[in-house]
Amino acid sequence: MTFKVLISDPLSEDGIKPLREADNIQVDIDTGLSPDELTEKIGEYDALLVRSQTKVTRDIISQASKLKIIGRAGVGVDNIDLSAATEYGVIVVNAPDGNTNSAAEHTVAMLMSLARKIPQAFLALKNGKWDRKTHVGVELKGKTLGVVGMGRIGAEVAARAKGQRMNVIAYDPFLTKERADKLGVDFGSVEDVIVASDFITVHTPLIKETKHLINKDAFAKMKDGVRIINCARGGIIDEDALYDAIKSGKVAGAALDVFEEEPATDHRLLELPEVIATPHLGASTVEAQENVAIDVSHDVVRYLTEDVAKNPVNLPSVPKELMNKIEPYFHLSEKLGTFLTYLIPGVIEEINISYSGELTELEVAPLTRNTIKGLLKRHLGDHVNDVNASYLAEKRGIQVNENKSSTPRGFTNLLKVEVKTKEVTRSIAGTLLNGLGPRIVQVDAYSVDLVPEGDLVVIKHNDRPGVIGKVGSLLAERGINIAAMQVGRSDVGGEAIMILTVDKYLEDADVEALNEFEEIEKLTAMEL
Ligand SMILES: NC(=O)c1ccc[n+]([C@@H]2O[C@H](COP(=O)([O-])OP(=O)(O)OC[C@H]3O[C@@H](n4cnc5c(N)ncnc54)[C@H](O)[C@@H]3O)[C@@H](O)[C@H]2O)c1
Ligand SMILES: O=C(O)[C@H](O)COP(=O)(O)O
Repeated sequence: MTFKVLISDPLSEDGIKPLREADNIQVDIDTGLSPDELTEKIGEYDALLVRSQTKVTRDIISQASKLKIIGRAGVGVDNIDLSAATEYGVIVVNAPDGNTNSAAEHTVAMLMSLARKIPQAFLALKNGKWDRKTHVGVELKGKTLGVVGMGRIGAEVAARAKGQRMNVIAYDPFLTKERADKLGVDFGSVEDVIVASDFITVHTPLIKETKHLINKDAFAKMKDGVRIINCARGGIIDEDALYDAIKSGKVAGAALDVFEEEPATDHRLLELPEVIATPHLGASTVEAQENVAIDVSHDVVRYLTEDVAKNPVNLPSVPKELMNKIEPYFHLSEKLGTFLTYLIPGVIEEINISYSGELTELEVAPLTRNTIKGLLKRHLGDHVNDVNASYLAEKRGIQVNENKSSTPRGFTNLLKVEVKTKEVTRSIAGTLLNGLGPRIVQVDAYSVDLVPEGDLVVIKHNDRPGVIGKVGSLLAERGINIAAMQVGRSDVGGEAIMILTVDKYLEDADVEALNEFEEIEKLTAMEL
């Protein structure tokens, strides 16, 4: 099978080598597509690779019937509709580390250019003006830099600012005193930062909480003559409020690499002499572009061929060590879910998944997602996957509970799934037998030993002599071979269960014929 990958923004040719070198991947590069053109084209592709230009909207994702993965060669994913991607089962991966250094260096370049008015002086000189009066700057040494957002880039900028003998004060919801001490920075609230700083640089993602984080009220609290830098995302700073604050003289200057609307060629902020700007160049170095393209290309290859990704954005990442431990349970967890779908009539209201034995020592969320996938896929179709399984369950109002409990005797690990509808509660449990693989060991109250594979027939019947023989003979008459048989009963002459593994899926006519036997209470044919 060949996977088709579309690259719709300019990426480093060296960086996409992992895609070019993969045997089963065809790479198409088509940059500058309009939204309509991309919507029309996307249906052919298994993967889409973008930077920040391509807006991957819900409309586009909804037309992407084959799309499995969107790779963002960079950090910010605000150009991708993550909810839509999750809903449609499309994993989004980014390259969080590859451009940190370049973005931090660009921020420092902007900080120094802003302080010394280098772009303004250069422009004047280009226009033939030798003007040494207008372009008097300020020193950085001894000034305070406020860093809002001390993640990868914020922390790198802070370290470099200290090299310029600046004091640094930072705010980040995850910045602890210990980490601040280690980084050699002061820390406080956003307000503390904006009140204390001579220069303020923002390094948060653009999310609901950070939209217009630096607004009119914030500018009012700042020092007179403060200077602002935004090399993160347009929209973190309210551009109208910034314009007014510059016009009023509150803000002495601003250095902007990013804008609320890009491209921003015709922006009133660009008319102000106090504003210097670059066209979103923070990550535009040979090194960063190669790094991010390599990282994201590797993830696309990995996901398309092995179903694992290192940097997922809309799915928690599973460390390799954990993956190695839980991978053998994947087959079992999905099959337990699928098995149960055949047993339950009506609408699932609650799913209880309990893990025992060695499973209690592991992070089992990936197995829970996989079990839910097994429970939903038969009815909702193949688009159900690990990315959207939990979302789809939640959307249907299904309550999912995960718990860990002590192991029943005889099993080193046990995974039990119980499903409740308004009418019934059914359960099933399975284990991974050392060297023998997955086994179903319990169906409701009955102990069994069953390989969760192939065509099965589950028969609830009354425990009377001859039933097993009758079923066996009827199937033999119809040319259906029984490969394995499990029987269990509550008590002698009471309710009993028979599970057959057969070589051929039972047709409706076979089921009807078996149902003629009065001892049979319920018969379910299933395909695992
Ligand atoms: N200009 C460019 O070309 C360029 C290049 C790379 C990254 N970026 C942008 O830079 C930003 C930071 O990237 P990063 O790699 O450092 O990300 P990161 O995830 O490592 O850091 C972001 C930090 O922001 C913090 N944060 C979240 N909400 C906050 C809030 N309300 N107040 C303060 N801090 C908050 C987070 O806790 C996190 O520590 C992103 O917006 C990214 O898209 C821009
Ligand atoms: O979030 C990022 O990684 C940067 O904004 C880089 O964006 P770009 O890939 O469009 O340069």
